[in-house]
Amino acid sequence: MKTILVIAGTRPEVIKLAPVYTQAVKRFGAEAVEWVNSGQHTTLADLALEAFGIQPGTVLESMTADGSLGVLSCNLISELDRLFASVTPEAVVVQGDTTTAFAGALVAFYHRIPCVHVEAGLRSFDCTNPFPEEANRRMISSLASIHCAPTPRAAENLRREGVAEERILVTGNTVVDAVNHVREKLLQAPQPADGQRRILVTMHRREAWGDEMEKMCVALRELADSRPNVEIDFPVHLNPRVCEPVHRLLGNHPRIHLLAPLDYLGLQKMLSQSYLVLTDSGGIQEEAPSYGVPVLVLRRLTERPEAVEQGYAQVTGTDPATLVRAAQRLIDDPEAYRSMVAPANPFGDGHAAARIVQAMSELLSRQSVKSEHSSLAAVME
Ligand SMILES: CC(=O)N[C@@H]1[C@@H](OP(=O)(O)OP(=O)(O)OC[C@H]2O[C@@H](n3ccc(=O)[nH]c3=O)[C@H](O)[C@@H]2O)O[C@H](CO)[C@@H](O)[C@@H]1O
Repeated sequence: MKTILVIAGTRPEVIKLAPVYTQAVKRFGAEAVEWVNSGQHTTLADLALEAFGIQPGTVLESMTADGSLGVLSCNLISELDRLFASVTPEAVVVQGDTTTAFAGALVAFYHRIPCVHVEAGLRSFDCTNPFPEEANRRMISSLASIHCAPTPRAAENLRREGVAEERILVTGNTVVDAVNHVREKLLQAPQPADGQRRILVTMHRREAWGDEMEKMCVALRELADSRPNVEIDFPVHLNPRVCEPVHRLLGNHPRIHLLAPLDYLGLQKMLSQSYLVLTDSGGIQEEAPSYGVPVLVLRRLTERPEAVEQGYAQVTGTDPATLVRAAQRLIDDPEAYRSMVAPANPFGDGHAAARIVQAMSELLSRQSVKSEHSSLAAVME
């Protein structure tokens, strides 16, 4: 019997749950832990699975041709319902804020199976931004049994919403564990050519699709034109809403390199060798401080404020002029740049997965004591 199902469907979920899965297999044995690929994203999630050598035990058919969130949710709920009924796991693990994570937590609740929520408690306090993630996060927090908050601030958000103290655990973010896992495989960073500034850019957020994304592209072109020592590396997300404007507006610039999405190791290598990152990615905001690379966040707000508060990241919003000025300042002013180089990662210490698996182990033993008294539901109250 599989005791624990680890459920993931998107690239960032795979990256952030890989360390938890690996630790859980070490602790409980491979036969007790199963990786469930929800099928929410296919190509990008598969690339990440390969990077960590994970072979899913179950692959669900959930994706919709038109990307409708409603249909995706329905598909996931019915597929997970069938799976939980046949496997009867003792616990399920979900991560973050995707439709996969929400459906996993909801169906676990229906089946009265405890749900461990990894990266719990992030809040932007605006349900439309990020959409639909902020709402998913809040709904998962109402359903989960254990809330693994990456930082003290995330734990505080949960307390304020009335989550019981004994269900909250500050673990650090597992993204730092994942970075540490590949770090030694990265080749020594080559010295950049004299004065050259390599800038990594990623941009894919749903809220920016359309006009906002086009303006950001124009700003990137302006930045490259204004500083001849700048080389921009831009792995472009596969979504046509991203791919099309990016290629149309930036496709023919000699110092803007539009790339296919990189595998995880390739992205980490590029990040570690960059001077600066411009991104709307949640995961890259969290990874960059591990390499001491300053971040400009291409969003109006971030639910990951720790690096901003400590001065290693700056939210530039989506105003193109502000973005260009902020980047130029870091390119031209060594003092301003040095002040944004993180000495340590504020999101975690690389031991998050071990803490999460310890909590799972305690949950399972509490559960087996309770089931002797015939009430599994008690751990779910
Ligand atoms: C609102 C928000 O912030 N939501 C987040 C967002 O996640 P994100 O923004 O972190 O997503 P991405 O940027 O796609 O992934 C990042 C990871 O991918 C690696 N990477 C990147 C480019 C590449 O070419 N090769 C790679 O390997 C990179 O190193 C990093 O680890 O959406 C998810 C739902 O989809 C949410 O759950 C998650 O909260």
